[in-house]
Amino acid sequence: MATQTLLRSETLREIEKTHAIDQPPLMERAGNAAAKLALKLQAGLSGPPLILAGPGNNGGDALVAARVLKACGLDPVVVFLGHADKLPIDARMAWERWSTAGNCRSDIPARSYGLVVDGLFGIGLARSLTEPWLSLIARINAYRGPVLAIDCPSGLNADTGTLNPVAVRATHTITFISHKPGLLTLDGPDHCGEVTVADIGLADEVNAQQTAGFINNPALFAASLLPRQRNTHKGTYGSAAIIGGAPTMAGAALLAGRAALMLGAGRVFIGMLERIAVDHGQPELMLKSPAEAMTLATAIGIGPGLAQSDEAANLLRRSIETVLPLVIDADALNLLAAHPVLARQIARRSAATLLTPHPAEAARLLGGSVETVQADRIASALELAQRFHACVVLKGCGSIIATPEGRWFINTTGNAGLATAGSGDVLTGFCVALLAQGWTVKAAALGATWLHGTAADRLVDDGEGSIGIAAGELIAPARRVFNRLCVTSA
Ligand SMILES: NC(=O)C1=CN([C@@H]2O[C@H](COP(=O)(O)OP(=O)(O)OC[C@H]3O[C@@H](n4cnc5c(N)ncnc54)[C@H](O)[C@@H]3O)[C@@H](O)[C@H]2O)[C@@H](O)CC1
Ligand SMILES: [K+]
Repeated sequence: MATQTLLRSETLREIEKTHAIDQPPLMERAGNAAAKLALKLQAGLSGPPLILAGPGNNGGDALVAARVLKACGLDPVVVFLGHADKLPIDARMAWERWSTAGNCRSDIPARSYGLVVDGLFGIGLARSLTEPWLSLIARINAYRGPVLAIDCPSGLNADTGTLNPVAVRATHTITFISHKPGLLTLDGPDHCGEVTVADIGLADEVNAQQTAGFINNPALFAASLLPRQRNTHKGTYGSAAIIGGAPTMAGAALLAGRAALMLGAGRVFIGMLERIAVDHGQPELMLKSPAEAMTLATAIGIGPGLAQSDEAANLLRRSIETVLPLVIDADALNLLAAHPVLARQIARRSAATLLTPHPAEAARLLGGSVETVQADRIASALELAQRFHACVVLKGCGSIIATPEGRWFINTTGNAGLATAGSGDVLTGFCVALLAQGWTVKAAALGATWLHGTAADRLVDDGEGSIGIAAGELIAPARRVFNRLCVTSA
């Protein structure tokens, strides 16, 4: 599977500048690519395409597309909502050329349409939308037919996935030069529909970018996907310890333990704060005291059901002091936020650390609000990674994986079925299992997140979600996909 590059608008602008005098102009290429997809989507629909062109270059793309559609025999209705004399130069040219082929309206004529093309705003959206844009977007969103967004749905921030304050809900998006992070995280996926990337001839330029992020996929952790050798034993695959399970929260630790077991850790110890003897549903799990579990481990996950007692804080300190790969989740993250001394210790660890916060936990760690974290999930994840010198999985729609070296990835597997209690505990178990098997922390974060999401997608494919997925159900499909990956990548 090819790894897809993600660029933020600052970098896209630089690329656009470098290619400003290319022939054919980038806007012609973009408009032609949009028209080609629009032709496909319009096929068989009654009513002409409706093309909405805004005041900048995104509107220019739409006007080029309108001209191409007209040349292909369609009769698009074009609504232009800008001032021709204020258009940037390429868009002005597109407006002039369209004006020789057809006319522009300033409001949407009442009639029925086929495809609606959203060319109002792209990466130049600079501030919160007001009227008349809000009403216009509401009208587009009330439309029941296909909607093609040019570059990104208008109102969506293509860098962050935030809404300003609303956005077009497209059924399809064609995005130019490279894929963009805001289309894949937070509110992006709910607004973009099916995304097509048109590189408009700039693929080499995209591949050369140093600041790029990537869409997570198995190619990124392929080196760790190894079929098992026959002459091995349970010690070969490491010993995972899950530390957590305070009174009334035993289930969280057991879920993480089951996930670690089924993703291949050779032995799984659960260091339970609530002393229970056995997991009757999974007797392979070895229930120990937290201290014993830590001593026996080659990789530790701390947090599921840990609570925030003094004992929990003490266990967190001891796990930080080990020289073992360590996953920190849930209440262990809240303890870190509450104990700056522990937080400072993390950054000094010699072994790898992986933090798996959801946005509220990330906000506590950064000393800010959930809104600030979500306003730029990539920046938040990178800041955490740098501050703690740890790998980070910032969970949520389009989980962000960030490394202390400043690399970032967006996970695109998974669905709303993951929004259920225990889902994070299962992810922690997956991470610890891969670390116990010797994966690097970056590979473990990428692999575990990808498998966790893919498991949820498999359940949806089988009609078992996205509504009502129980976290424990993620484990079996993840194991199936993992085994297949390890065999096929051999
Ligand atoms: N520059 C280039 O070389 C290329 C640009 N392309 C297209 O150009 C787009 C970017 O173009 P622009 O930079 O002109 O940006 P946009 O067309 O996205 O929007 C900029 C315009 O919207 C106005 N605006 C911004 N926020 C607003 C708000 N909240 N309320 C009302 N008006 C607002 C600005 O004043 C400006 O007139 C890309 O998304 C892509 O579609 C493509 O054609 C590829 C090449
Ligand atoms: K748009």
